[in-house]
Amino acid sequence: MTAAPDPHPSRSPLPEPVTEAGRAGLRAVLDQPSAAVVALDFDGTLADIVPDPDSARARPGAVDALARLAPHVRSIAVVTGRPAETAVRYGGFAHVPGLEHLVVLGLYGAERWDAASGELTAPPPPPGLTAARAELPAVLAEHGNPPGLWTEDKGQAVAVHTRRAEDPQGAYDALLAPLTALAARHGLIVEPGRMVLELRPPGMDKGKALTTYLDEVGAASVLYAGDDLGDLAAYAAVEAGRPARPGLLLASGTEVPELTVRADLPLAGGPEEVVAFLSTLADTLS
Ligand SMILES: O=P(O)(O)OC[C@H]1O[C@H](O[C@H]2O[C@H](CO)[C@@H](O)[C@H](O)[C@H]2O)[C@H](O)[C@@H](O)[C@@H]1O
Repeated sequence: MTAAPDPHPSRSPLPEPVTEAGRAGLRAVLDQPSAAVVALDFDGTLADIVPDPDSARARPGAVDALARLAPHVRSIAVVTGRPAETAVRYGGFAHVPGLEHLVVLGLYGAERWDAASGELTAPPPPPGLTAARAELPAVLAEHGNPPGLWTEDKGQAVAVHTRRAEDPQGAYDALLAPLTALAARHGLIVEPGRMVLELRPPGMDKGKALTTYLDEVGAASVLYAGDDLGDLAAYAAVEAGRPARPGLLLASGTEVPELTVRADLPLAGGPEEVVAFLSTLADTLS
């Protein structure tokens, strides 16, 4: 891969985006970093995918790279399907020198945590969730209750994970329709992801959350990195904002082709490569 222009040629170069829009996005970030927002998904982007969702943690070096990057850019945001408080804890994002202004937009933007104040804002749980949660065991039982299923209760949403089932893709495929119907009966939607089907309230997505945040901070450019179907809404928001607000779309890993084909810069190495990219970007801007 050829290198993008680097004001410090002795340092390892940034990889060059494969699209013209992405090259324009990277140029805009490098030319005026103080007006750029760096926004990142958590699981699969800053944290490796692991079988047990409760064991996910930010990759070594991720927080350090973000903390070195933060003083040079307008702001850094983590945009995640996790509850914001969970992402803060698993990411180790609280009380980090350099990350005093970090923002975490949790539950696809329904929640927000600000490092500056330590405050969490969260809406009340959606009305249909209690009934959907109560019906869920019967729906799973009706469809064979595949051994190894794990239900993650996020308070405002419930996620059924199939990664640890004997046949993860088979279990996912078998449950997609019944869980979609269950969600619809209670005014919820199904958010599909990497071996996970999540019942959550409608009305918010990572695209709306990202656009609102970019407008709020007056971002002139944006870098967004994600790995999963839930990140497609953020991709669409960045694409819709171009060329007025140049943007660079990074894809972490290769498990979700819907995302990698739209990326300006596919990072097949997943979170390890994302962290290396962020670290090189921080070096380049220093
Ligand atoms: O928006 P994200 O930050 O990417 O969160 C999406 C979901 O991530 C988590 O599940 C995924 O990661 C797990 C840990 O690596 C993995 O076991 C699972 O298969 C993945 O789907 C999380 O548990 C979900 O709540 C998030 O919605």
